[in-house]
Amino acid sequence: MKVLEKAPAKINLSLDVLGKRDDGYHEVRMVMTSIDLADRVECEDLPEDTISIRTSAPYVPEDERNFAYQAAKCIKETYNIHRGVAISIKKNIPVAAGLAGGSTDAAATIRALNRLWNLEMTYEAMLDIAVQIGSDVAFCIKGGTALATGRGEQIAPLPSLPPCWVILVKPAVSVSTAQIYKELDSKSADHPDVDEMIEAIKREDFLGICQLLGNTLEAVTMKKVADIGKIKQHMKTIGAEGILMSGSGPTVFALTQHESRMQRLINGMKGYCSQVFAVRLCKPFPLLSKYE
Ligand SMILES: C[C@](O)(CO)[C@H](O)COP(=O)(O)OP(=O)(O)OC[C@H]1O[C@@H](n2ccc(N)nc2=O)[C@H](O)[C@@H]1O
Ligand SMILES: Nc1ncnc2c1ncn2[C@@H]1O[C@H](COP(=O)(O)OP(=O)(O)OP(=O)(O)O)[C@@H](O)[C@H]1O
Repeated sequence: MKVLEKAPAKINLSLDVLGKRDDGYHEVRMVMTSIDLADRVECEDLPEDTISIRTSAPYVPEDERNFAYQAAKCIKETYNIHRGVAISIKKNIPVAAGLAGGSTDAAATIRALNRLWNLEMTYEAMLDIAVQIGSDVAFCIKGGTALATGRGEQIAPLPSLPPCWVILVKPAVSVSTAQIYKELDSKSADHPDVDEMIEAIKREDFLGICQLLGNTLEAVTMKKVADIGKIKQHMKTIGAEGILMSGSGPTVFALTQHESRMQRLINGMKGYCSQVFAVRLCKPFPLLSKYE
């Protein structure tokens, strides 16, 4: 048997870093939302008790370093499963881009194996696996719009954003999330108003959401990748209601509700960068109503 799961990317609308914790991670408060730029994860039964990984993109590991492999291994061990699986990942999300590409593949693998192996996992059981793989994996289990706290693994759902276009521009460099957190001095950094962002989302106030976009990590990555500042400036000149770097970067996104602006942004930015996308938002997965 074979099951297919869509694996959407995320953007961070508000990302505040409160400080460093004793376990080496940083305490965060962030509002995230899923976007319709997605990988496709296919899981198929194998006759022998092994995990195999194939991806469509170069430079993505096809062994135990792949987050989808780690999710499958963790499920096999937790549920004492002696079956094999072939995982095939069609990558559409740019790699090491601040869009949670690897994390969403791991989350999709958890949802897929739950179906393939009839595990009847609750949402909480999926989160227990997710937190062992990475901080962003928990959000990606359900997706939609949510507040993430702790190291990013504590998820509280929020209402969907008003409909809009998300235009993404990925500079031709990749950054290491660990390195960006390491270089951050959270005391002297800018801190966005996460609570006001939540209120704007609840009011369905699109322009308020755009004005409140903020990311504590942006200044750190911007110092290393000069293109980010140039892309932001160029997008501003073309015109968008809101512009921000996602996660640890270097992808920059713009939000607009006007189709004409979306078209102008795509055309203008394509002359500037090779990886440009315009996508809609993605609704949360309707998870597990059968078991909860
Ligand atoms: C930047 C974000 O993408 C925003 O959503 C996340 O905070 C990062 O989430 P992630 O990529 O899933 O991160 P993980 O794989 O858990 O951690 C990678 C590395 O980033 C650093 N890290 C990550 C999350 C966090 N709250 N504090 C950290 O300091 C740690 O050095 C960690 O070793
Ligand atoms: N399925 C996967 N897809 C992409 N990268 C993966 C995957 N599994 C492991 N990796 C590794 O993870 C690294 C980070 O890639 P990823 O695309 O997840 O970064 P990111 O979008 O910046 O993550 P985040 O936004 O969660 O910080 C890559 O360099 C790659 O070696």
